[in-house]
Amino acid sequence: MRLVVVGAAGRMGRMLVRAAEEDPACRVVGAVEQPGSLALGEDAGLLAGVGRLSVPITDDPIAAFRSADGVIDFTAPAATRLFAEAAAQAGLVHVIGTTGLSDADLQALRSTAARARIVRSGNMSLGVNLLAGLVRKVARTLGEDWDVEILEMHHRMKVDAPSGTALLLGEAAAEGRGIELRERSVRSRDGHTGKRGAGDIGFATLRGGTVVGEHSVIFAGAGERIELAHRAEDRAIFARGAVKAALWAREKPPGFYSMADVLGLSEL
Ligand SMILES: NC(=O)C1=CN([C@@H]2O[C@H](COP(=O)(O)OP(=O)(O)OC[C@H]3O[C@@H](n4cnc5c(N)ncnc54)[C@H](OP(=O)(O)O)[C@@H]3O)[C@@H](O)[C@H]2O)C=CC1
Ligand SMILES: O=C(O)C1=N[C@H](C(=O)O)C[C@H](O)C1
Repeated sequence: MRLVVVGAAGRMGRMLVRAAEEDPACRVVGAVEQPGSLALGEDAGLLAGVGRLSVPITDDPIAAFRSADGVIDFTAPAATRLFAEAAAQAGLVHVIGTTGLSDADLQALRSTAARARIVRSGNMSLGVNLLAGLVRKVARTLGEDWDVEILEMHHRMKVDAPSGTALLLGEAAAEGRGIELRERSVRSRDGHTGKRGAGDIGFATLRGGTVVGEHSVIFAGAGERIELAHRAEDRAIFARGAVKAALWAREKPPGFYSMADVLGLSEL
């Protein structure tokens, strides 16, 4: 499968170039950064540490998409919306790892997916998607007297909060309880907040150092507590998941797919 990596000079972009090149079924044929990037003209393979690929980083996605089958996109929300339209017009599979997407962004992506194959997930790792299934089950089993709190920690360079993974886990807990996350989520607490609302799903965010990504879902009952956790140790887990998603979606009709669909975990 011929792949373009957008945001190819970023932390994830470099991992994605490496993961795609390490998969015998894939080949990186394009690498994109935005105009003004210091990485323009550099070889994507050299930058990713996999040797020269003769794929110079360009700021012209339309040209890069012309000779590709799929695009992998871990960039920023505004960029992802533009890439979604361009990928749909070029008939490419679009794998989206970008987080911090607003409801309007997600709505726009869903409508593009009526005519394009899009796989989107706040976390492309097997471990987190399995964890989400477990969270859904535990939330379904326990009543509202078990308070759900989601704690996450990431590196100091992360720009969005709560993380896409924390929101994915929150959605799983809400689905398990049969409620809408948007109506029950508490994203921050400060000052005289009053008591915790029964049935709320709370989020807490830590940022610092070089932490790749850590998430805990805490079910706090009267006199006991259950904690389900995932610790990412290497960004390669996200990159390998994204490449797997691209290959999977190649055989699918247009639709807005999740990583749980790719991994066969949707029924969990
Ligand atoms: N779903 C998942 O499994 C995972 C998701 N992520 C998410 O992926 C995203 C990227 O993370 P990370 O790699 O750490 O961030 P980085 O900032 O290191 O990388 C993002 C890259 O995208 C580039 N970019 C931004 N806008 C454009 C544009 N219009 N055209 C081309 N390139 C563009 C940036 O360039 P510039 O520096 O010039 O802005 C940068 O090189 C985040 O949203 C993060 O949360 C991360 C890990 C796993
Ligand atoms: O920005 C990151 O680094 C990560 N972002 C994703 C998120 O927002 O959950 C996934 C992973 O935890 C790393």
